[in-house]
Amino acid sequence: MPPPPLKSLKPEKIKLKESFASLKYIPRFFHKIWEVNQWLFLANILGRLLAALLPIAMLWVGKMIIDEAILQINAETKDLQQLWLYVGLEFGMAILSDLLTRLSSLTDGLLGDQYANVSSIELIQKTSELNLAQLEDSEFYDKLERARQQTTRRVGLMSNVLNQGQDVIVIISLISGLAFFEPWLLVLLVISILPTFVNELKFSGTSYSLARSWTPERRELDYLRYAGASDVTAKEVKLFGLAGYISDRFKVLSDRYYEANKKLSLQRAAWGSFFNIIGTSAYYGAYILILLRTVAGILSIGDLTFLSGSFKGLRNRLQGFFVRFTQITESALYLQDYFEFLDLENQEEVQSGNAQLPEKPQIGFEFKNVGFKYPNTNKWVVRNIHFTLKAGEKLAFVGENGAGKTTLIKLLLRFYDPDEGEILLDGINIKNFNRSAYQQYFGVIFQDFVKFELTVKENIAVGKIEDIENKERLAEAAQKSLAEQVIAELPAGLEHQLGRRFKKGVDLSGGQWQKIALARAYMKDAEVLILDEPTSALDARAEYEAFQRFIGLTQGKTAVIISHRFSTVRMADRILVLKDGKVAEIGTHEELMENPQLYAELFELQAAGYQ
Ligand SMILES: Nc1ncnc2c1ncn2[C@@H]1O[C@H](COP(=O)(O)OP(=O)(O)OP(=O)(O)O)[C@@H](O)[C@H]1O
Repeated sequence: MPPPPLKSLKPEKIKLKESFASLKYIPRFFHKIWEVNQWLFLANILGRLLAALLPIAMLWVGKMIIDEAILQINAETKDLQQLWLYVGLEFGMAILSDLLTRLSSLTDGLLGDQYANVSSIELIQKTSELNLAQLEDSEFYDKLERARQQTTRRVGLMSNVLNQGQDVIVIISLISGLAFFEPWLLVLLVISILPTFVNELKFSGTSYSLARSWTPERRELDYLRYAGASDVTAKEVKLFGLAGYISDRFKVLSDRYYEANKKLSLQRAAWGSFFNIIGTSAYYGAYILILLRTVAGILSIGDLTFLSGSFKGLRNRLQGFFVRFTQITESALYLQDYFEFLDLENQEEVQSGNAQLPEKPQIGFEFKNVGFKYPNTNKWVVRNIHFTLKAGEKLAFVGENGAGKTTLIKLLLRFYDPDEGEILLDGINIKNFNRSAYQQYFGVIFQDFVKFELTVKENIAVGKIEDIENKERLAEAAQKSLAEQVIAELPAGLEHQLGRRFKKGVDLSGGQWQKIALARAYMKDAEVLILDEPTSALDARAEYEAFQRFIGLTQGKTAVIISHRFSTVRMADRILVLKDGKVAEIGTHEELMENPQLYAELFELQAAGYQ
């Protein structure tokens, strides 16, 4: 089957003004680098300052050597002392120049590494501050993607800006030399570098805009690479013979990106060559001028080498300056993505109140006429929801797939706020509490809990990471959740690495993983426990045992359990039946069985399956 058609991929053009505006982020960027390591940064700047003065000094000493050599050729009694002094000076400067170049690349590298680490940590922290609605938004996701992917580019930007600063000093010093000897050369210099400037200006921002408008597709390419070549997908890719389908889809997309990029690179190269010819002609014009002046005896041979060296050096550096300037504006656009990401409003804080959170629920939770649509969708996923979750009660949610069970949990946890109605805790709208303090109230195991490729210990401790070294607590949690037996079978016990990505890592079965995940809920002495299908992969005996324990161990605690197994559900105090986003029934198992509606029907259906 051919891959599905792709949407139009014409890049949105970034205006010149926009790319210059992004330069305003550079001071903030350097402020961060300064904070990362002030000594390294100072060493880098001082080294560069010194290095910037060397080119003109070396050209000058070179001129002195030639003039002195010519003087000595014509002298009757030779005195070479001055000559050797100049040669020694140049030798010293050559060594110093090399050392300084190494110093700046060393400090650039070290600073870059440190900055990359710090900015990755910033990214992780910022992501954790954002709310779920922001994280699930695809536009936001693209921003995050751009911010994440550009770490190395940001490091390159640092070197580029520093090199640029260094070159500005070199350029000023060389220009002063030219102006002193032959001001006309400056006019020729402008003619020789103007074409490069025009060329760079023309293409500035284009490759960024291409990359930017391609972010969703690059995300898809990454995903296809993952889907086609990963241990997680390998079983199904092989069995269903999907490799061809995935690689075809990858090829279509990547070829298009290649073509778009190629076109741009070709245009850039063609125009670049054309403008370069103009520039080179101006350079030779300048050379001829210097030669004519030398032949006429106005300039010495030493002046000739000094001026032609200065002119050539200036032209190269000015060209480099413009090319680098384009690169800097391009990278600064990525920097803008990064800082815009860091500056995203922290909705968690904005939407937090400061009402006093009760130590534990006294009355309980109440959903009052709650209605909710996921962001950027028009469908009411749940609506007109009324029910109470009494303090100390175990309430089970049942309902068919997609009925809205997990959504109610997300609303209860304040991952999202309802679009209609309100949720109260002891009579207070939960919006009035500090959101993160409120969320700390809960111990939750989601249906799609994360299987961290870390040690068993870490996988359990994530329930309360502060207690990671509290062996007793870990052991107790493992015992309560039945994970104890799983751990006993692993050679390194709690320290055993899980997942196959790392050395000696083992993968667990679905049920074994669930036992580990369940232990997370016991790590925390949470006031409210929420288990969203935490036992679906357990065998019947283990599930029964796990729930018996759960009910016994959480006496007096408030809990919500989602399960499709009615043998488990009936252990709850009350059962809430959801149908198409509405509460269809609520009551005890006995009450619901007496009233032959959806619950009784589903219960009988499942019971019949076991007969
Ligand atoms: N992040 C989301 N964005 C948009 N729609 C969503 C999102 N999450 C869930 N939905 C939709 O909301 C509806 C209810 O989903 P929910 O996960 O609450 O159902 P559920 O009752 O827990 O189902 P299941 O038993 O299959 O776990 C579904 O139609 C689903 O497609």
